[in-house]
Amino acid sequence: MISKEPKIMILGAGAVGLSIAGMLSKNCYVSAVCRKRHADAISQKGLYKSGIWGEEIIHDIRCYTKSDELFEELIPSDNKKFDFIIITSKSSDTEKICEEYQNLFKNNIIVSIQNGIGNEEIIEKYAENIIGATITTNFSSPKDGFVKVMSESEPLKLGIYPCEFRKNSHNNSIPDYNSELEQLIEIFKKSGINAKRSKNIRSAIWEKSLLNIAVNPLTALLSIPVGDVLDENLKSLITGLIKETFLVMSAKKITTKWAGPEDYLNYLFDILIPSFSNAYTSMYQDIQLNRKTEIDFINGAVVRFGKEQKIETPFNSCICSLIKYQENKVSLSQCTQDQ
Ligand SMILES: NC(=O)C1=CN([C@@H]2O[C@H](COP(=O)(O)OP(=O)(O)OC[C@H]3O[C@@H](n4cnc5c(N)ncnc54)[C@H](OP(=O)(O)O)[C@@H]3O)[C@@H](O)[C@H]2O)C=CC1
Ligand SMILES: CC(C)(CO)C(=O)C(=O)O
Repeated sequence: MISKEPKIMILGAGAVGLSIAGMLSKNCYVSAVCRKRHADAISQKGLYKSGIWGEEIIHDIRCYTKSDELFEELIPSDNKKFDFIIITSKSSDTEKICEEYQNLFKNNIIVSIQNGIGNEEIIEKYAENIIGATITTNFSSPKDGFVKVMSESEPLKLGIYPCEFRKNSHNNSIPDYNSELEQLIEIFKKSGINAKRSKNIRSAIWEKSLLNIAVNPLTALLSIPVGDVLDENLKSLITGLIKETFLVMSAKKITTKWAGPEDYLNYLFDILIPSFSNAYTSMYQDIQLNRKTEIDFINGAVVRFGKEQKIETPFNSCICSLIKYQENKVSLSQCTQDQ
């Protein structure tokens, strides 16, 4: 049973997590684990939010920066248990976040609002009840305690992971949390976030990843907005990336709503990319800010599964190597500066 004022914890709150925290704070008791730079700015001036989710300053988000602070506050009162714990860190931080906050996970529902393939499999090692999600909206955080929400082309999709008919490791059907999922969707909608249920969230996650596989590394490597990948040379590269991914998905029996790669590519080039023309992807932002990217969970996942299924993935392997080169170049120059 969800409390009257739902209690939501957001773990790894940056551009996406703080934007969601800001929206949910209208109807929920929201806490967020974020970096100190954001926590300090928010406690001093509030969270500044601009863009298509509205322009406002939000004062009622409780920010924490370390697990011990949080646990100290939670210890005496059982009634502070969260209704939902939402992870919005980069995929490369999911394991660390789970390790750090696993004491909160017992009997809780953990929601992953992240890009990439494999987050839910990591969370599964720490929690039983998982809601997967896809978000096709563009976010950035130009300053500490400041978020900007730009183009949005699809509703936030949420579903019981891996799908409605879950089984445990003994192949027994296990109880679902349908009503909690429905309530979470209502909470999002009431807070102004367009959300809907997905009956097969595992497939939906692959469907969303196709966009990230196609545009994230190219926009990051070439320092361009999403719309620029419609250049004919880049379109042929994207065609290679997507065709390989469909072969891998088909070997893994992941079905999508598209008949095949050509069908998806028409949608990508004619509808999806134009709807994000001026956006800068999360991987572009990572490379610009000298951060590690999520390549291992995006194109890297295609390469890994391709190896398992004995399917060649030269386009995805090449793009991974280029991103790794870029990441290493940055960390090498940081080491030289430190010396
Ligand atoms: N930005 C976008 O437009 C979109 C992003 N997504 C996906 O959503 C997810 C989040 O992306 P985004 O919000 O852009 O990423 P951000 O990097 O802006 O946010 C994640 C935040 O979590 C922080 N963090 C990581 N580990 C911890 C920890 N242990 N304790 C406290 N804070 C921590 C990071 O800090 P630090 O950087 O210092 O490690 C960072 O501030 C990703 O999977 C991304 O691909 C999906 C759709 C669109
Ligand atoms: C949808 C898109 C392209 C929005 O920015 C995204 O998922 C990302 O940047 O990682």
